[in-house]
Amino acid sequence: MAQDDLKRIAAHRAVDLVESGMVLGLGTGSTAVHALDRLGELIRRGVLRDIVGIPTSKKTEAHARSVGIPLTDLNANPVVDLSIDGADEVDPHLNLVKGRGGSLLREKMIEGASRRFVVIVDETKMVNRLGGSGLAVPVEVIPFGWNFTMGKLRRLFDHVEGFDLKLRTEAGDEKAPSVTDNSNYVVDLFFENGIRGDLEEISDAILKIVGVVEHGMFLGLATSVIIARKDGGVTVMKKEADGKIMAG
Ligand SMILES: O=C(CO)[C@H](O)[C@H](O)COP(=O)(O)O
Repeated sequence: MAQDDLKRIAAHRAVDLVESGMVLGLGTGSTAVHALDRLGELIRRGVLRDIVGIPTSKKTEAHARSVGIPLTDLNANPVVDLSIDGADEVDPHLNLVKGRGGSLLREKMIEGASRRFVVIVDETKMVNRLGGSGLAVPVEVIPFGWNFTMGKLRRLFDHVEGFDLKLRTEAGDEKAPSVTDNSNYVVDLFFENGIRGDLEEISDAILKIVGVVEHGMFLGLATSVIIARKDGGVTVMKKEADGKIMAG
């Protein structure tokens, strides 16, 4: 099965959890788009009523509008019933790396404000250790003194074998920094051997650097992960009330 079909399967399964009257966090990326399309379809058919969505990016805002999802924001709705979003990596504890699309800050605000945060992925996103797939762990930084901030990040991980970092630039233009919806830059961190050590401590250390706005490690935020497998089946990993992870 093609990867995009798997993304659609996971997304549709997540939308099955949506009920009329809910405030939804609307994710960003190629998997989340399938959820937006499905939501729009169910709203148009009258199956779902009184839904409002909070988009995690300008791209998602535009797409949600185009498929007819009514929108609101976190100021009007500080508690979100359910967020649905993709991820770049998911570890066995349901910790995530997100932000390949550069929307990590709004995603973390909205998904962190959610009673339930359902992650939708195909099985290629599952890793034993965050950072382990070779993809970047993004860090959003303010443009002022970005190279200074990047130097601080470099020093923080200097001792880590196989570590590297790079300012994210626009595709096809190495000189143009990629700019987020919040007018910030992104520094991509690469951990050849995955991130080793206490993730909460590493998260705190990154966030302590002045100039850093947020990073793409989403620790303890996901309440379930819907994984579409290559064989066409679906595995759901859920965090129980006691914090244990169950798969089924
Ligand atoms: O975090 C994200 C955007 O900031 C995306 O959810 C993540 O990059 C996954 O994207 P895709 O579904 O296209 O693989």
